[in-house]
Amino acid sequence: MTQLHEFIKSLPKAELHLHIEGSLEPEQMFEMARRNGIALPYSTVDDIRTAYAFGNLQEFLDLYYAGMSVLQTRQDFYDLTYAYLQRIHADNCRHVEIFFDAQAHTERGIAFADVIEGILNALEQGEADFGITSHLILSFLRHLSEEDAFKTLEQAEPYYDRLLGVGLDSSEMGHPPSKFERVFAKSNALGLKLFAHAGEEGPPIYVYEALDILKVDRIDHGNRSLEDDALVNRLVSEGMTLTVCPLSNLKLCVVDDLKNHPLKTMLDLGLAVTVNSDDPSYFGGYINDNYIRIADALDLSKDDIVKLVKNGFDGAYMSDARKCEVMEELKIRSCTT
Ligand code: HPA
Ligand SMILES: [Zn+2]
Repeated sequence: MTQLHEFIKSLPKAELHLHIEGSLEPEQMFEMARRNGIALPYSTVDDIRTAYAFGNLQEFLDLYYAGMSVLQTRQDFYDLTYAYLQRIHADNCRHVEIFFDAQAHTERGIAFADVIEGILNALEQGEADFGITSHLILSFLRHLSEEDAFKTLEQAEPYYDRLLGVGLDSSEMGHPPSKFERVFAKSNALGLKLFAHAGEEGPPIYVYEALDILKVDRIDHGNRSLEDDALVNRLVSEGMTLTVCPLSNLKLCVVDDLKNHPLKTMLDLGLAVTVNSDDPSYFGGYINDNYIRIADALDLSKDDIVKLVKNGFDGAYMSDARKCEVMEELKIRSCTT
C-alpha cells in the first residue's frame, strides 16, 4: 500500500455517478436467485466474473439487464442498496447520488413502489447507520420511447419530493438526448434536477444537446467533449460537472489502457471532473479503487486527488452545512496526511 493509496482512503468522498443495479455482486445475485426461485445461466461466482468481459457499452448492458432479473421484491431492492452503502462506508464515502433504472424493473412486472420504496428505505437506514447522505435519481432508459419515459415519470408522482432528479442512460448511440426533450422539460417544471449520460460513446453533439436541449445540471461521462475545443471552453466557463468513471471506461473499451485515460488532461483544462464507479460490481471496483487505479496510471499528485474530491462535493446536491463540514475535514486531512 503506497502512501498515496492511504491518502486516498483517508479522504471523505462523494459519489455522483452510480447505478444501484450495477452494484449487484455475483454472490448477491446467487442468493436472490435462490430465494426467488430463478435459474441463472451460471454455476459459480467465478463463472459470472469471467462473463464480465465487454467489448462495448451494449455488451455490458445485455448482461446488466439480465443480471437484474433476480431483483424481485422490495426486500431485494433494500438489500441491494444497503449492501452498497455498507461497502462505500468502508471507502470513507460520505454522500452519494444514486441512479435507478425503474423501467428495467416495471417492464418485468415489478411494482414501481416496491423498487423505489426498497431503495429509499435502505438510503434512510444507511444514513442512520453510516452517516452517508444520499439522493435518488430516476433514470430514463434511452433505448425506450419518450412516451415510456413519460409513463415512468407519472408512476413516480407520489415520490417527486423524494427524488433529486431524472437521468438518461442505457444505449447511447442512435438515441440522442433530443429524443427526450419534452419529458426533461416536464421534469424541470416539476422542480427536478436534470442529468444525462452524454459523450461516453456518443459524439460531442450529444453533449451539446444535453446542455442546450435538455438543459442538464450535470453531464455523466462527457469524455468525448475533448474532441471539440469550443465545447471544452463552454464546459469550463459554465463550471459544468462531469461525472467520469475510469474503470467503467476501461471495461467498456472507451479507453484501451488507463494510462491513456483523459482524466488528467480534463483536470488540467479546468473541467470540473469527478471520479465515480458507475457499475462497481461489473467494472471491478468501488470508488476508492477508481481513485487508486487512475492515480497510479496517470501519476496523479495529492493536489490532483484533492481537486477531484473537491469537485465531487462541489457538484453534489448537499445542504450548505453538510458541504462545509466535509470540505473543512478535507482541508484538514489534505494538510496533515
Ligand atoms: O455506463 C453506463 N452507460 C449507459 N447506461 C448505463 N446503465 C448503467 N451503466 C451505464
Ligand atoms: Zn452510468
